[in-house]
Amino acid sequence: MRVVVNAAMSADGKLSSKRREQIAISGPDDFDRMDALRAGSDAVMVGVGTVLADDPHLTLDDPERQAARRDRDESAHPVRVVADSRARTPTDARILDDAATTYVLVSESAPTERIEALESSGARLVTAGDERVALTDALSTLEREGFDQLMVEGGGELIFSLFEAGLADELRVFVGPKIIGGRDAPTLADGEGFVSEFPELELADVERIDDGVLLRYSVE
Ligand SMILES: NC(=O)c1ccc[n+]([C@@H]2O[C@H](COP(=O)([O-])OP(=O)(O)OC[C@H]3O[C@@H](n4cnc5c(N)ncnc54)[C@H](O)[C@@H]3O)[C@@H](O)[C@H]2O)c1
Ligand SMILES: Nc1nc(=O)c(N)c(NC[C@H](O)[C@H](O)[C@H](O)COP(=O)(O)O)[nH]1
Repeated sequence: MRVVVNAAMSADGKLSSKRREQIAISGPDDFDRMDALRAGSDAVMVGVGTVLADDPHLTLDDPERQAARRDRDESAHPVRVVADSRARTPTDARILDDAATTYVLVSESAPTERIEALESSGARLVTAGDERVALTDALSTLEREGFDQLMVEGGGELIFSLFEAGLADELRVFVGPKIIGGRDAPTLADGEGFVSEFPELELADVERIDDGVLLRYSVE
């Protein structure tokens, strides 16, 4: 399964502000590019930090892209996936509505009543790992479901873990013309940070979009 990480960061590398509120870094053309990338993916994943901060819907905006998927005998929207070790996704989160199928990846540490609540809300639960979601195992389960391309939209904790586990194949990052600042504001890759054996990227393409730049890297 190909894992494509896509995010938008400010010129100083932040995904949002220290308040962890959603900030529009992309312009209209980059949001449209993101919609197209969703449309070409079997599943779109975020971490529960992003669900709690942004309440994203993760569906396709463009009706023509939905129709094109239906013409290919696919669901109108890709499957939605949340990495959520302790099953904290609220049952009224937009990601759990019936617009698309949603998988919630949890760990053994998730409370039973939270798992039952999410199942009652229609989510498909995948359990992998003791305290945290074991991403290698959980993504293998998704691959066995027949998913060929997984798009990951963030946030910084999840993106770091995917690089740490060697699971990311490609990184697409839009760099927008803003400075956000703040030592506690989320960055593209947070987590514990690497001190050696830094993942190496190969720059595949550079494109000017809106008032910013899209960088496409493959992961070596
Ligand atoms: N600009 C962008 O492109 C963009 C995209 C997404 C999110 N964001 C922003 O990022 C912030 C949220 O990011 P975040 O880093 O706080 O949260 P996150 O979305 O990365 O979620 C982190 C959570 O995922 C869960 N998780 C389960 N298994 C995990 C694992 N193996 N490794 C890591 N996490 C695992 C944990 O519960 C963890 O707390 C928000 O402010 C949001 O607005 C911005
Ligand atoms: N590409 C991109 N540019 C941005 O400027 C920005 N803030 C995000 N943020 C990604 C995050 O995951 C958002 O929560 C979803 O983009 C919301 O998705 P919906 O529209 O609700 O489907 N992503």
